[in-house]
Amino acid sequence: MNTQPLLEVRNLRAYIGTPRGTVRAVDDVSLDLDAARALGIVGESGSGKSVMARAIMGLMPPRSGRSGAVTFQGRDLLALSKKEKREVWGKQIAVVFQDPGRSLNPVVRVERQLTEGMRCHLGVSRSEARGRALRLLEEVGVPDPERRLRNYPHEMSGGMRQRVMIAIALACEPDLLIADEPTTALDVTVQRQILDLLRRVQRERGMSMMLISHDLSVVAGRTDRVSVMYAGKLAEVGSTREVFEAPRHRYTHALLGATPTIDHQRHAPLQVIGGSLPDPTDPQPGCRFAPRCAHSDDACSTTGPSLVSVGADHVVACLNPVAAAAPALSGGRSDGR
Ligand SMILES: Nc1ncnc2c1ncn2[C@@H]1O[C@H](COP(=O)(O)OP(=O)(O)OP(=O)(O)O)[C@@H](O)[C@H]1O
Repeated sequence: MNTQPLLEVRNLRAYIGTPRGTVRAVDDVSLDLDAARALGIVGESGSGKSVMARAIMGLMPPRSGRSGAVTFQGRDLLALSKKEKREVWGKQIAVVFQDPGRSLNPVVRVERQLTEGMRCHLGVSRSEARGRALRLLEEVGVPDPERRLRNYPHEMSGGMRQRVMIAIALACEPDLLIADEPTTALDVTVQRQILDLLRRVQRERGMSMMLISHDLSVVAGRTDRVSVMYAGKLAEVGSTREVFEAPRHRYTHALLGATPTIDHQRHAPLQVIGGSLPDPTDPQPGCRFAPRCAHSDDACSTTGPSLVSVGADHVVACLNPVAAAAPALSGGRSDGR
């Protein structure tokens, strides 16, 4: 049996040059994503989730640098030729971004946007591509797909446009879908529908998915594993159920306490995580969460914690972790500091 993960990220660093200094957006991150599994990436805004996804994709901003290894199905993604990139991206790996308004071409009808990739990557005829497009729109819950194929993006609601984006992403039957805040621009009910749709399709197709969100409730119940990022580093990684039910990192604990819609704590008072992310151009030694952590001690300010195993599929980078069975109700500072 092949036990190699579908996607392997090793010691990924992504630094961006700015007038203020070098932003260490991603600082030595390693993670695995297995075939047919969904991995959530969570963390506050600015913790490095999007830059990490973009570094994996090779989409780095100007004046930036990247190091480490990213392997997909055994191939080094960071060393692909232009031709290989075209084969991998869009076909084997597809991406859904936050804003379908910007990702869709406003002057091209849905039919062409949906069939172009299939014709190019799968080599199917125009009529075969059209038939597939209709089935895809049905699969993602777009009513009256015949009519939708003739639409321009502005003729559809935001939710419909995002469904079309997902259909486009799925068109070439990718092995991996990367969804970066795929529903942030949508209202809450539509958000839930689209997220549930992504999880359903991921399972039905046996596809892998990386679901990125600042909102823990987005990945809860929709991913098998979760990686919690803080200030460019991984704080905690494990099975989603275990991390959410028994978080061990003080940051995860605090983040859960600050998240309103996780079922098991719906009635608990919300906790604010006081303070803000550290300056990404000037990381201090020690744990990057220490200045905001109510449980930090001198060692936390001097020693950068490594990820250590605390369960069968659960690692945590915290010198004073939450006790194994503590409920996830509070953590971090709530006094505004
Ligand atoms: N193009 C850029 N130029 C300079 N700095 C950037 C750029 N893109 C991101 N950064 C910085 O990199 C760090 C990580 O940003 P990133 O967008 O990855 O965070 P995030 O966790 O995805 O946040 P969000 O949830 O808001 O998307 C932040 O300090 C951000 O300001």
